[in-house]
Amino acid sequence: MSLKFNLSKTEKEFDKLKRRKSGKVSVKDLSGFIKSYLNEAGSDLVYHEPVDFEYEPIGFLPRVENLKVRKWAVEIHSLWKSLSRKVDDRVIENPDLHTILPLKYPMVIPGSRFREVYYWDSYWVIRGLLASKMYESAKSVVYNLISLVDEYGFVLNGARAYYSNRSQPPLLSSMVFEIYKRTNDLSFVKKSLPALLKEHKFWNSGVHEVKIQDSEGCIHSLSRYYAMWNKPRPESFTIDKESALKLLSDSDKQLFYRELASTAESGWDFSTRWMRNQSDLTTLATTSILPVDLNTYILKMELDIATLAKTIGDSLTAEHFSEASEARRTAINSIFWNSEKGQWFDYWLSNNFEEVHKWEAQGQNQISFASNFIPVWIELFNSDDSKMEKVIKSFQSSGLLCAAGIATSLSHSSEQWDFPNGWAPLQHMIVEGLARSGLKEARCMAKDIAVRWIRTNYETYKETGTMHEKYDVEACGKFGGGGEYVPQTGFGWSNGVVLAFLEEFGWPQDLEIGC
Ligand SMILES: OC[C@H]1O[C@H](O[C@H]2O[C@H](CO)[C@@H](O)[C@H](O)[C@H]2O)[C@H](O)[C@@H](O)[C@@H]1O
Repeated sequence: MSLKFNLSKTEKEFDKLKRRKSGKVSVKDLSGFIKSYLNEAGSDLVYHEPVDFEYEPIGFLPRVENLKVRKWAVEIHSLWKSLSRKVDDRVIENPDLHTILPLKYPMVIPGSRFREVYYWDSYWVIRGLLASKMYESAKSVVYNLISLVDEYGFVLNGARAYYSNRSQPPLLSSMVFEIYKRTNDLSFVKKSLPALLKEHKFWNSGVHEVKIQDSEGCIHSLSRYYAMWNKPRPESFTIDKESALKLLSDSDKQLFYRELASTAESGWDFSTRWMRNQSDLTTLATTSILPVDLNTYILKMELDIATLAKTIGDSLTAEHFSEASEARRTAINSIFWNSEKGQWFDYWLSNNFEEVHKWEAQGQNQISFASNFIPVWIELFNSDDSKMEKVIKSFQSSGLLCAAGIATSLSHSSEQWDFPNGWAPLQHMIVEGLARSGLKEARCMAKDIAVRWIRTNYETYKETGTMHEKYDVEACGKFGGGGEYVPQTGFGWSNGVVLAFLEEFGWPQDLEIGC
């Protein structure tokens, strides 16, 4: 909610409210205060008609022949209109009254409670916009994120002042790369490259950088999530305070708050993946983990920067980043890859204080998580047939592949990034990687998972009239749950992934869409 008057006047009026003995304010008085001094939530963004929206653009999903599916795809495509926003002029004129950041370009929000731009969501929003032929809208999303890098040195978790203490999975280079592939717009690449270089530095220096020596004595540099914050997350303040109640000392509470915010930086908030004890959230240890997926995204960032720099004739940068990608590939192979199990495992640091950590076999977390398979997204890995044969076998027996898609984990923790939830971004990266593999078996598997995912999205849409943030993959036609907020609808990345899958695999006339 934004302020109607400046902060000091608002605080003064708040302090004047009548307090009971306990120090509490009555609900009536508090409601009155909110009405008088705060604007309605969401009023700082206004609807925006995308300049490049057409009801059914030329060349839209040419391989979708089935009429039911086509009609549904057109409906999803038209959701871009309802999710398009622009920051209200009043925010630009008076930014101090608002937590929303004064972004200049039109944007696409995920939906429901998420009424601001989110970083990693934007990658799948863009994939959908590209399938919808909305190239200008896709570029606007990137220009906003670049402006955050210019201002803060990194892309924020989301475009709110209270997100300025952390980032999210870094996919800006992937966004630029996909847009360039479709538009060949060199001036767009030239404008974007400096921000990509700056972002690379953010993830490879200071608290995010970790040095680790492998079993053969080679020292590698990898990255971790680490929020610059040790207080409750402002957007979930009371929840975090309650979660911390059982911790006694202030310093333990602060450490826990940092772990909560760092887990939000990972995009997987929350999951047993980051917990020492799977049934106790206060054992979150995200800053002590080298995550497979984060380092895969950074490897992709390095490969993307090398290619993009080359296209604009900057051979020095291209050479530097292709060397950096080679070093990270070696590091991923030696720290995360487990040849016997055919998976890449997160690496748990034995303590958080050493300058150079020493790799130990027991540091690999061998529990099944969808993130153990994210490296297949990268050509460097999916083009290696002998590795992929192992990975496919391992994936098939992992238990993660379910009736309606890939489960996030096998743990029934009631956290939202655990079983039985399946998330659109994870389906997309694994499916796209399998589809690009040279192995026929991997390509068939990719299509099979995409069909399951599209069906469950369709069936749930028909049932509830909306697209969901996450789905329950145990059975077709169920949306997901768990976690600290009620399930959200709208929904940016789910729409993007359905459109991207339909673009890649099509949908023949005679293939049944229902569950
Ligand atoms: O408000 C609680 C948390 O909500 C966000 O996280 C979830 O939604 C995001 C938007 O779709 C998504 O990017 C993230 O992966 C989800 O877990 C937010 O990103 C968190 O920082 C926030 O604390």
